[in-house]
Amino acid sequence: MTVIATENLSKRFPRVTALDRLTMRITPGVTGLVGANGAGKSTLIKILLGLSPASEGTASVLGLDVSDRGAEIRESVGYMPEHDCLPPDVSATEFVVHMARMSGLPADAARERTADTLRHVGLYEERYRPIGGYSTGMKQRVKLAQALVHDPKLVFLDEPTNGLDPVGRDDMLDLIRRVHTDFGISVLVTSHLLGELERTCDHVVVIDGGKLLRSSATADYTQRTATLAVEVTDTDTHPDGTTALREALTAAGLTVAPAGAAGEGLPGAGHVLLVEAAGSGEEAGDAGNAADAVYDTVRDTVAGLGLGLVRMEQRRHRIAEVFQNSPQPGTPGAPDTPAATETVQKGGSTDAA
Ligand SMILES: Nc1ncnc2c1ncn2[C@@H]1O[C@H](COP(=O)(O)OP(=O)(O)OP(=O)(O)O)[C@@H](O)[C@H]1O
Repeated sequence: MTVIATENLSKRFPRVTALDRLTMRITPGVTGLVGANGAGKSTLIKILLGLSPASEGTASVLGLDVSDRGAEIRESVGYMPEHDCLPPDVSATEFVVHMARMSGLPADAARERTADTLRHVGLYEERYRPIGGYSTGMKQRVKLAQALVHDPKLVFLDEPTNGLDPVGRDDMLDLIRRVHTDFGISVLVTSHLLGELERTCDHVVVIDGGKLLRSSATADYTQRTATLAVEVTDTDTHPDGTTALREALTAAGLTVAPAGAAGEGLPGAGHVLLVEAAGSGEEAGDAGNAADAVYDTVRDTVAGLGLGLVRMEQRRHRIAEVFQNSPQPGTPGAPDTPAATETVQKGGSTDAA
């Protein structure tokens, strides 16, 4: 089943081409739309809502053509805009009830759905306070609640983590995941940070300068690598267990490197060694077989040194690495230009910071 489909979709403004022959297909679930500022994400959402006409090409949302079924699309789709657009003098309850009524819900149902939705986004206690006094995180939740209140089949969330601190961002990403798991609502969420979509989305679409760089399942970006991440404890005999293991594994003929920058995202990366499995293969299966002998050597070496083994696991790629290390040949608009590569790296490095 297709939720969103575009075919050669372009949007040209007098001075800039915001979308350039974008062809993609999105299925139910949580989909991330990632690109640097100005990549064309908000423009795409406005076209998909039927609010802005495309210059050429076609698009459909829930099987409805955006060029002439905009009103029907907006009945079934919720939209959380990027920019702050909330009236400061009314409470979350008043505002969300109003939006529910605008979507056609009768008064009683609007009040009931508002209470449920505000509870779901974690704003129940503060629901009668004026929005003007809310924190950024609370305002983002009000925007999310108004997008959900009419029980849509699909929601477009434009940069919902903007302006949030790391904890607020994690909370928002969890909430977004639950919009799909708890209510079965499909989600299209935009971000300029590649990394944050990795654990939230089933599928990630990357655009740059209005062009499609790649559209794949998250699992395809984060395939297992032919590298084992190994972490050990220190002991009285070996106060620096990591160094002792590194020397012993190197002596045993294995290629070992400290995790360093490549270990970003691994808890305790400073103590993690990356051990290459011989005969690396791109396929997870090949890499798995090749790793078996290395697993045995690592296990025996750790046991021989008397160290405790904290972790031994096959590393997975992070989405940002896919773009930094290996342009996808044959991918439409593959990042073979410096500008394209830089844009996606920018997303990755911002996230790492
Ligand atoms: N109404 C408009 N008139 C002229 N140019 C526009 C208009 N709307 C968007 N653009 C341009 O189109 C390009 C894509 O903008 P868009 O807002 O879609 O990007 P984005 O990926 O959503 O970035 P951001 O997160 O910064 O909003 C930008 O160069 C922008 O300046």
